[in-house]
Amino acid sequence: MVWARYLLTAGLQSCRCRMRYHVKRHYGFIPDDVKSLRALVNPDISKIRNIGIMAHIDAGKTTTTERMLYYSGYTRALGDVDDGDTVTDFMAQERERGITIQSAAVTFDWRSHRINLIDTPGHVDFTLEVERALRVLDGAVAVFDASAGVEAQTLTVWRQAEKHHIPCVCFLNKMDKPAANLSFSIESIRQKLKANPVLLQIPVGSGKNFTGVVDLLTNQKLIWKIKSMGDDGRMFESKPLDQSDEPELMQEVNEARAALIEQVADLDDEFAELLLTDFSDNFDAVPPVKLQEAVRRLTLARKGVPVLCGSSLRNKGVQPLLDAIIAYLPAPNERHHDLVRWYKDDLCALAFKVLHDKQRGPLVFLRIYSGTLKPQTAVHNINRNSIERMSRLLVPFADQNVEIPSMTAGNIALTVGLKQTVTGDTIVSSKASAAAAARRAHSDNGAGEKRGDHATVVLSGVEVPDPVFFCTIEPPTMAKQADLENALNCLQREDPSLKVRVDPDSGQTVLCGMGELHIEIIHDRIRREYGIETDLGPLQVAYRETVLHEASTADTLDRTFGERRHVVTVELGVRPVDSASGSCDFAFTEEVEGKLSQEMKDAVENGVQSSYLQGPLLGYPLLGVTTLIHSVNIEPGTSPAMVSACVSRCMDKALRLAGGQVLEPVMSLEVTVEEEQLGSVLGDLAQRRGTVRDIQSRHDNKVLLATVPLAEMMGYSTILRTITSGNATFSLELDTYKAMNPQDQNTLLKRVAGLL
Ligand SMILES: Nc1nc2c(ncn2[C@@H]2O[C@H](COP(=O)(O)OP(=O)(O)OP(=O)(O)O)[C@@H](O)[C@H]2O)c(=O)[nH]1
Repeated sequence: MVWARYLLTAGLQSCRCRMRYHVKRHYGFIPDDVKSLRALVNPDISKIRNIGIMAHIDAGKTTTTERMLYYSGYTRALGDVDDGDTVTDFMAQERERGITIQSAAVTFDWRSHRINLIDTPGHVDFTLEVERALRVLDGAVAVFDASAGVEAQTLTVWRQAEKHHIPCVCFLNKMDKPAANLSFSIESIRQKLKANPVLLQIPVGSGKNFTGVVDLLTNQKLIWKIKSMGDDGRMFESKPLDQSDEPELMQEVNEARAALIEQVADLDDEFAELLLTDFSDNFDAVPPVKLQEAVRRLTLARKGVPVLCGSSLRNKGVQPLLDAIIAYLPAPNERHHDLVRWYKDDLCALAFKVLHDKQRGPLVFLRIYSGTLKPQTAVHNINRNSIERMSRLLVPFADQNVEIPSMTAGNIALTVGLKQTVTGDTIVSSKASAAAAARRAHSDNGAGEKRGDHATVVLSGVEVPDPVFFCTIEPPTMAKQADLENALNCLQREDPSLKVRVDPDSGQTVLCGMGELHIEIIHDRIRREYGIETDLGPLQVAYRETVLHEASTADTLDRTFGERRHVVTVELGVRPVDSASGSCDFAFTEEVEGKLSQEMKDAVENGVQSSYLQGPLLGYPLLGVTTLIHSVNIEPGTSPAMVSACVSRCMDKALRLAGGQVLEPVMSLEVTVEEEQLGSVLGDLAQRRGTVRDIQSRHDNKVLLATVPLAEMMGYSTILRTITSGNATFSLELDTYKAMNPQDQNTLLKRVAGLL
């Protein structure tokens, strides 16, 4: 239901959205609001926490972040997603739609620790944003709706966190909801995430009467006595559990504490030894600090995940969550970032996000792994092989930033002046320091291995998946074309999953994106941020093409331009290879390889690659084709451009002879639905050429795993909402490209030709 409502929200139709249009507050943030400028100077690395908050849509990430900022003293008023005035959701669409689109980095302090927090979006269209954020984090807080437990998107994000070995703390939010269920949520963490939940708190009261928690480490009862609607929860009572407390609660706490001690002893040998040697008479007497240290070790080793509970909206339980971030999640120097040791004290940083600011130009978020970053200095971008000058250095505070004189390893900084850097680039102090790091890497890896090269000293970038949807975009008048191009250039640097190309036949600009919502948001941003009203063509599926048979052919190009005659003859063959592997390749016969100069080999390759970009059937890029160049005869005076042109023409001929086949993107679909509605979901799927892979049970729900062609999935969220009364959630990701059957392919070809 949450999922469906979210997508509805994207269509600007929900009441939440409508409400947002009426909110007109000023969100200015002046440095005065910062608790203390002293807090901005570089903290000790052991006191830094680079943390992400991840969750399913609507679990309460943004509300929780706002509470954290408020309790840490960095904001003076509580932001509310339902009123559209949160600090982290600063982009206009986010305020109106109530969703988090871009990861905004926020820096604040809590109990003398620096927390750099990155709010990550939950929608599958923005997976790349999540991935980018995760790579620069040292720890994460997973927020759950305690009435829903683990939901579809949490699973995806959790898997991503696992991939990057990120220690996590779980926060069961929304404990004030009547349906909130602690044991169900814990069980779903165990079952669905295959994680080992370590329960650290017991809720006091339930539903509307949820008033606080008992901390199982200290046996302290933390109670928020909210007296009025406007009570901000800043003050809460903390006292030890005693005989005046309800016997049921006492018993529940005693049992849970004993279970916790047992669980931790099972997972941590050091703690088990301590218990058996010093506390064998009474395990319960173990000091809280020892228990806390053991839980920290478990968390860092990812043997267990601490679980806390609360209600961010009702201002309960957020301060203990902040304490847990400091207590259990790692400092940057407790994580192993492999490449960084080769840089020693030299600067090494990763650009993980680019934003465009009208006044200041590109703003680049950097995670500093080693060394110190200073403004007004030149830095070397290894990926672009360029020197760039950084003019200013800022601490990021959502859309407001505070200037600082330097920043050290472990921190997240925002820089002004890096004009060429794009997401995923590695920034170091100079070319010489990159070379020194390469030498260290080389000697570390032994002389036999050729490892001390460019690849070794570059922090690995974010993999950008292939866009699956595209549509044309047109400015209102030709006079606005240049403005549109500029807007699209800026947006592409910010968002590597957005691709823009020009259709060679129609000359139209084409947007390629990750999903319907992705393209809609881009469209909206062009209107709002760049003031250009554009028209989008219908959303289309990004097909691919391949060939059916082997075919060989030859071609000769003979042209005279001015005084110069260009003559070239090419003979080549194409054949299909396993298209599942995706890429297309090419090779020369040994004879041609030995005969051609490097310049002419490059020219031949250009010709082949340009043909791979446009298949003969519908002009989609090719997959699964290999080309062998049998012979190339070039007369003296012929230019490389003419060689490329001849190869390209010959390739087109060969590809046509080899017979074209359209490949369509097939998605893997996961739908979580109540058992009674499974039948209607299956029925609908059958009409969409879907193939069911498995149906699993998860508690009272059924989880349907299927593959389905993307072309059949347009507007699926609305249909699913209708047939399940909003009770289903789904996730969709690219599985593979599959050959269309002749009948479907014919229908597609006719439709494209305008015959249907
Ligand atoms: N009952 C209850 N509602 C909550 C609580 N926390 C958040 N909400 C509500 O849940 C909805 C979603 O909250 P958000 O904070 O926007 O959730 P999010 O996870 O940031 O959502 P996205 O940014 O869209 O991914 C809002 O209507 C909140 O008011 C809570 O503790 N209890």
